[in-house]
Amino acid sequence: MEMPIENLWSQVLERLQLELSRPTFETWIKTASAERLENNCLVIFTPNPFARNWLQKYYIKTIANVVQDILGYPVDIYITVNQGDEVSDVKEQEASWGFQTQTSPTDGLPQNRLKTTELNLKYVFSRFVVGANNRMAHAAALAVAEYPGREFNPLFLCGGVGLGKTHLMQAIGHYRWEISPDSRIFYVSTEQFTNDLIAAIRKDSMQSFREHYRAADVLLVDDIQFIEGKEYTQEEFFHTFNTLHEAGKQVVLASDRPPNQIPGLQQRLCSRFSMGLIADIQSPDLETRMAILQKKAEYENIRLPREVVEYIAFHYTSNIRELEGALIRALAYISIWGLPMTVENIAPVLEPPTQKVEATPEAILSVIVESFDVSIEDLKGNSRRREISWARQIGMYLMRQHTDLSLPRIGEEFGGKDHTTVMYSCEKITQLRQTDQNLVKTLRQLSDRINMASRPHKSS
Ligand SMILES: Nc1ncnc2c1ncn2[C@@H]1O[C@H](COP(=O)(O)OP(=O)(O)OP(=O)(O)O)[C@@H](O)[C@H]1O
Repeated sequence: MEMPIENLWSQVLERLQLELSRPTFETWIKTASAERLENNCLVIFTPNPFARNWLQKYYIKTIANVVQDILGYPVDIYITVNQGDEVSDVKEQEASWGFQTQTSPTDGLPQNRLKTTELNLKYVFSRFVVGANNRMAHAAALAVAEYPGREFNPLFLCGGVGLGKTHLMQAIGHYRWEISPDSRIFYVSTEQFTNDLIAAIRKDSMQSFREHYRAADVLLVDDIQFIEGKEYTQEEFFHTFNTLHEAGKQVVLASDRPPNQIPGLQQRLCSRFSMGLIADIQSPDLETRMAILQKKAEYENIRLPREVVEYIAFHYTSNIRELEGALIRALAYISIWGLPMTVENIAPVLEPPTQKVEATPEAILSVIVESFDVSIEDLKGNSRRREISWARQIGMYLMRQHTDLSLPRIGEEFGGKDHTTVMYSCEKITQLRQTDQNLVKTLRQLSDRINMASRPHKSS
């Protein structure tokens, strides 16, 4: 006989109360209710769309596991908003959950800015891997999330592209929301702030603009370096900043460089941006990159062999967005072709992100000569000795990669070879590099050397 739904749900609540933190349980689970269990599907009602999204993103698996434990068989979980509620109630709730809806003054501000604070649900602390490169920024972000408006105000996160500034910044927002669901967390790019300002000026609604931004409990502003040279935005941001700071509200800023290196930043803003804590994020080391890949894979429920993790982490060094992109490309490739996850199988789609530097034929030839223990005469001559023709083929391939020379012109550089010979060489190396990991490494090293050899040449 089927267990009554009330019994089932109260057992689920009992179990989840033990498993989850109190704020999580109180905020997301206790407010939900089980509606019915039919055809092996448990329907759960939430009071508003945001609670539904949140449960779906973060807790559906946990709920499913607990229900399976209790019932002894797996069930699907279907989470939906309680339609019995009046629409206006939902809207009120949305507003009270920190989502800025129709209740704020909207004149002159683009509507979508006020609908939600648009935090990415993946950018939470639990998904952030801490390494030597970001330890301080992470600790500061956590401190700010726990005690906003206290010590580190503003928190200024800076670091190169794709190193986790936005992730940490938004993690602060999520954390605050979980602890205090009615906080007003505003996440905005500097560009959006400027656009809102321009719209407000155009519609003569500066008052609404100011009230909106100055009502934040936590203001998260991304890419603040783009404020450079925008005098009016700087002026307005200065007053927003002061109002929030004086009221003990937290401001977090992210930038690709520290305040004193943002050209055209007013001195008074520069000193305010520096008066809290400037925490920088460096490029991650190999271990951290591997840990990031492993964590991503765990979330996707994928087992990655260690060699694969090492291989990707070794080749993608300075930008975590690119590292993640490489993993996604590899996963897509092996799943499309139904291949096992091995280094050989993913190598073809993981062309390392080399910055192409236009190189001269001479630079390429001299790198080949140094690296393969052959002479320039060997490369230009007709010897068919294996080592020489191998060096020649690699040289032709690299010349095709690093220059815009046509096939016949490359042939000329190699002592007047026919263009079909060049074409054959390029195709052969392209084929081989799809399965030969050592060759991929060798080509990368040679490319690096060619780049190095070409840079001084270019600037002279
Ligand atoms: N330490 C980390 N652990 C896990 N994921 C990370 C980490 N650092 C960055 N990422 C991931 O890398 C990607 C890029 O991060 P993010 O967008 O935060 O970078 P950013 O520094 O803001 O870049 P940009 O300068 O381009 O704005 C995101 O998907 C993020 O989740």
